[in-house]
Amino acid sequence: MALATPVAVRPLARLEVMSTAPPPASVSTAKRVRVHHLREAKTAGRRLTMLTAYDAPTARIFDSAGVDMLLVGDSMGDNMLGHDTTIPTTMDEMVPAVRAVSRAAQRAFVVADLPFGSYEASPQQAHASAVRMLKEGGANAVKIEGGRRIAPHVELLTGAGIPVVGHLGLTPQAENALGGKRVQGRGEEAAAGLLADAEALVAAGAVAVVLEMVPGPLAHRITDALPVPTIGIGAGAGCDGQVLVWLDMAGMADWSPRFARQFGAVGTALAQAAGDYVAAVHDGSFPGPEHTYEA
Ligand SMILES: Nc1nc(=O)c2c([nH]1)NC[C@@H]1CN(c3ccc(C(=O)N[C@@H](CCC(=O)O)C(=O)O)cc3)CN21
Ligand SMILES: CC(C)C(=O)C(=O)O
Ligand SMILES: [Mg+2]
Repeated sequence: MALATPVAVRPLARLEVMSTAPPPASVSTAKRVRVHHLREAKTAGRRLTMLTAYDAPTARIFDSAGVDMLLVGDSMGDNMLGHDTTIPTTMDEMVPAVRAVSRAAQRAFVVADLPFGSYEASPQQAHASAVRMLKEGGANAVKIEGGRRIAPHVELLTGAGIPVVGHLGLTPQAENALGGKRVQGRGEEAAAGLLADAEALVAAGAVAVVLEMVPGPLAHRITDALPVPTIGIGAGAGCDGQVLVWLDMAGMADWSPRFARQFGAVGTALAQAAGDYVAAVHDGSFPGPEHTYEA
């Protein structure tokens, strides 16, 4: 019996790797924001918006609200799956979430994060993972963390027809190497390094670059230097767009970083609704006659 677990896990994992199910016919990408719209927005000075989404109902709401880009972030690991960080998030967890968001997105550009361990080893590994995100997940682009070191990966994906969004500054998958979740690019040497990273990503074909926890003036400087949009999170108002984890934006997270603003109190509203439901069942007021079928 002790052997049962590994034996049961292996065939399942193999099946999932081999699955190349196409997105269902109900996904229409005809009205979606496209890569050239991102560059046009920058040129026109129109600020871009991005929110994370990990499922169809939230993706539908954000899409209808006019959010330009939906990011199926590896932050699903710490925000939805109960982990402490993004590091445990797997491809097999990401792909169904990307499919769900993609089914719901009418207009928004869908970006799928490549999780830790799914791309770093080689451009070929990045390609295999990115293909799953587009082919099975229906994503429009993938996002990968890192600078000059992953420029060859970005170049291969771009050449294969896979738009890539870069991610610089605090790259949470590297928190063990960075020594924590802290501001990146302070000091002239670090700032020059980040700028060189951003330029290398763009030269390799990146269609946009996320800047996370970078000092405002540096994010502004990088934004001015790049022909493609920067999307800031904790990087100030000098970026071309902004991204937040939706639970932070909506007041649904149990903790949020300092750079986030709560635009709603969804957690409080949900707790209230659940409490009202429990009370109504206990006191017999739910279900009422209108919720009950006749004989
Ligand atoms: N809910 C949520 N929001 C996010 O913005 C987010 C995630 N999850 N998960 C993935 C990454 C991780 N991020 C994080 C996580 C922690 C800090 C943090 O500890 N910030 C502290 C200290 C900052 C400092 O050292 O200066 C803060 O108070 O903001 C910041 C960004 C950003 N991303
Ligand atoms: C915080 C954003 C940029 C992200 O990478 C994620 O949500 O995973
Ligand atoms: Mg991420």
